[in-house]
Amino acid sequence: MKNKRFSQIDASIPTIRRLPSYLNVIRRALEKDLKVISGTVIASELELEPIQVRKDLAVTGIVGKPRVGYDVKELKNAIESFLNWDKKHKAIVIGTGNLGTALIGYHGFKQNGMDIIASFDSSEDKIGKFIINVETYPMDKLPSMVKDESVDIAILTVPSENAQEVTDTLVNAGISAIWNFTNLKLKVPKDVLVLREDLSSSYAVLSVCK
Ligand SMILES: NC(=O)c1ccc[n+]([C@@H]2O[C@H](COP(=O)([O-])OP(=O)(O)OC[C@H]3O[C@@H](n4cnc5c(N)ncnc54)[C@H](O)[C@@H]3O)[C@@H](O)[C@H]2O)c1
Repeated sequence: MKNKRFSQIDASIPTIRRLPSYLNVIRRALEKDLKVISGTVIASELELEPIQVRKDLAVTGIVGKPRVGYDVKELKNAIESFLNWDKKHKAIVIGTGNLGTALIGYHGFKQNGMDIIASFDSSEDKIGKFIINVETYPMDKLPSMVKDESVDIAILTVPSENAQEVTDTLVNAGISAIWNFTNLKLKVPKDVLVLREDLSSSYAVLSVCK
């Protein structure tokens, strides 16, 4: 995986976050054998402003034809290429509890290039077990797996109190990107990218706005 820092990318994070929803609309259009799709149609499906959609799609380098729209296949390829989802990203999951197991079971990641090749846990009961086709290994196997397999992304789903010690192990093994599902702010060197994920922030919006 290219490890560009945010400042080096010619797109805002909100734009990058919206691109997967555009891709879903476009993949559905392809399934229906549509050849072209307009920014307005994408916008209305996602309840966004057409100008926003066109600005977002412009970061992928694709140009739509006025009053016609975008070639659906080209648009799909342009978004996948921009997101680097046309390449394989090797990932590992650390902590095969409720959340780790659910993430391993989600097929959508594979469709978008992420290949979860192994999982790790400190609990003896979990070692050697398979979740779908992903084997759980003991933690002492983690450094060699990261190095030998050139793992791109570590998905961190251990209890928060263990998150920093596991992160230190990952950093020492040479990982460059951590998807942190714990609620701990991890301390990492500058060249390691950490993205924190929190389902509670969506729930908070639901709770306030329902
Ligand atoms: N970001 C979110 O929206 C979100 C949602 C749910 C859970 N979480 C967080 O995800 C984490 C996991 O939640 P869960 O419900 O799956 O917990 P869980 O208890 O079901 O699973 C945790 C797993 O981590 C393993 N583990 C513990 N210490 C370890 C260590 N030092 N090294 C390796 N493995 C270790 C345990 O054996 C267990 O299998 C928690 O930090 C939780 O707060 C975040």
